[in-house]
Amino acid sequence: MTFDLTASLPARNFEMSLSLGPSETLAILGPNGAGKSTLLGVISGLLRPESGSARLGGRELFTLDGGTRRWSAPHLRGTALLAQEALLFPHLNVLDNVAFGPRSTGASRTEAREVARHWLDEVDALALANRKPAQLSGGQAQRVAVARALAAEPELLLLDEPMAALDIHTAPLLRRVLKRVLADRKAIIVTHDVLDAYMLADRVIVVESGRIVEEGPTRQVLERPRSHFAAGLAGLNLVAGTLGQEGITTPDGRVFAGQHDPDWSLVAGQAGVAAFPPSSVSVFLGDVHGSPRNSFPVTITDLEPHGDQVRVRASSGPSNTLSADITPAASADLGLAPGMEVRFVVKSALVSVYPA
Ligand SMILES: Nc1ncnc2c1ncn2[C@@H]1O[C@H](COP(=O)(O)OP(=O)(O)OP(=O)(O)O)[C@@H](O)[C@H]1O
Repeated sequence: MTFDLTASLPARNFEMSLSLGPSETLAILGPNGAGKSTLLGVISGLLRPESGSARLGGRELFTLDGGTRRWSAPHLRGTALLAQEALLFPHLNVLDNVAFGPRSTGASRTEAREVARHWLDEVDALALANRKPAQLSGGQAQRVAVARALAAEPELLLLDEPMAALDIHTAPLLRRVLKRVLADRKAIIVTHDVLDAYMLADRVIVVESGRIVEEGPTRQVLERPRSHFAAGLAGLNLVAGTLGQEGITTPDGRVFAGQHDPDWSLVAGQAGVAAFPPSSVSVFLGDVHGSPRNSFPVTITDLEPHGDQVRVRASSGPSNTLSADITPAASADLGLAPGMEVRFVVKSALVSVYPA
């Protein structure tokens, strides 16, 4: 049972194709306005793309190609969408909120409540069965919303930042519940949180400007990011260029030495990236001309506390921001301030180089 989608919606500059295997959970990451909610809207049937097609197992969700215009209504798709807010029916108690789906597909009241109890138990919320939604905390309401979504037995569960409205103490419990219930089902989760991706997703897709810019197994994308967005999430600096024996050569001719897998055979001239943590970068004042290895002239854009360090953010070109973590004492000694031109020097032992 797989899920396949191709859809284009030019009014939102949206064009994506993706597939999902049985029991696979996919995380969608990307900046604001990248098209993540649009994707969920298209799959769930709330938004109609201009062209494309989608199938979920044996079911056709839509076919909008050439003269063929077939569109199936949201409630016939076998998908369930879980939003940031739980959106429970305020006048029904928790049990009947969850029983609503089975009831509307023909189950008797007793059967529907039985199903509801089962799913409430699955999300550790059976004890809340008689409460009204107004008597639930945000995290409890979200768990009930998960039970309600699952009670409809969707083939594909869609989650739009389910943890976004929860505080940091409540999110871990919902995350554990989701880990359990997503383990053997197909799901797509939109998130801004690397932890969600690590814990819940088998695979990650990074979207920017309505397009997929990077995809792969979660660990690979977050540990060896190829897009600036994924690198930012993973807390790594990223420099793009072409691969050579020593490392990366940037478009402006700087050589950036680093480590690469010994078993990887180099194709010179191939596009590649160098990734390195802010802790591997030192900051120096002075001559920003000349170009010794792994040394970048940069302009500081901002300074902020980061744990017990100071994070120095700087631009090294029109669209590349790099970060260095240094001690507060070093920052004070150097007299760092936004607008200053300094040199970032990176230890090559801590730079990973790999194909883009
Ligand atoms: N109701 C709407 N009408 C027209 N355009 C919209 C509408 N909602 C979103 N858009 C546009 O569609 C594009 C994709 O937006 P979308 O909401 O899917 O992004 P997103 O990745 O979910 O962002 P966020 O992380 O902020 O929720 C953006 O350019 C946005 O401005």
